Amino acid sequence: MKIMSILPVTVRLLGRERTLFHNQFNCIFAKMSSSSGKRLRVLVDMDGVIADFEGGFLKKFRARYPNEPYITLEDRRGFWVSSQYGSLRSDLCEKAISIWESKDFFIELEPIPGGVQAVKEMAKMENTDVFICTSPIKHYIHCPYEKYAWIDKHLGFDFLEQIILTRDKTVVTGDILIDDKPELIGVEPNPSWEHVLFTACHNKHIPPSFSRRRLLSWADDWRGLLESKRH
Ligand SMILES: Cc1cn([C@H]2C[C@H](O)[C@@H](COP(=O)(O)O)O2)c(=O)[nH]c1=O
Ligand SMILES: [Mg+2]
Repeated sequence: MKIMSILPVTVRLLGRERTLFHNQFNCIFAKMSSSSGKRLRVLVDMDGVIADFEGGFLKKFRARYPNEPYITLEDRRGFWVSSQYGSLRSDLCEKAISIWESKDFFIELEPIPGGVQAVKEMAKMENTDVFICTSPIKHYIHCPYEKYAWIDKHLGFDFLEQIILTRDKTVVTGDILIDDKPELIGVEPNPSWEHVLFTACHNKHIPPSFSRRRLLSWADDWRGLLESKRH
């Protein structure tokens, strides 16, 4: 329920009558719904979940270093591209990093099939708040700006309200975090969200686990996943 009127509303709060303007009312009402568990807060990772980091990396690495060896997406193992390239040959680690530190790397990433549509759809669902929760690289000259620009380009200007840039996702509260990184660690040992592992080329070999659910792609049943969190 949202109050759109500009007229003040009188409510009984903590045993006292108070007159609230519509924006104060909506703010308090949103907090009440959230604490009573009615609203679902979905955190969606960006790289590897809605933006194709791996595909974009490989294309640009091969274009910039045509004579260097590379790792096909089929052969990718482990979250860190830089580590796998470094173990192929030590200087390739720096060369890999140079790709995502370059201007236009993040803004030119292709959307992962179905991701943008799914996020738009879940944002329209009743009692659902969706945030894009993404970690910027520390070489900050292009990346944070381009992440904002990517969201504006693919999800629209209003979605800029929904961005959370953090290198520690454990401190963010939510019901569910859809993320391709197998290990999400940070200062909070018990994050509030359930981590649902989004399948990517680097994690598809990890055996299934009873304790962690997976979303195989955006063609998988993400609606059912959200519903399962509402009960
Ligand atoms: C593979 C890989 C990634 N990164 C950076 C690139 C992104 O900014 C983050 C991943 O963000 P997410 O929110 O966890 O999707 O990590 C990197 O620095 N080195 C790598 O090898
Ligand atoms: Mg990711």
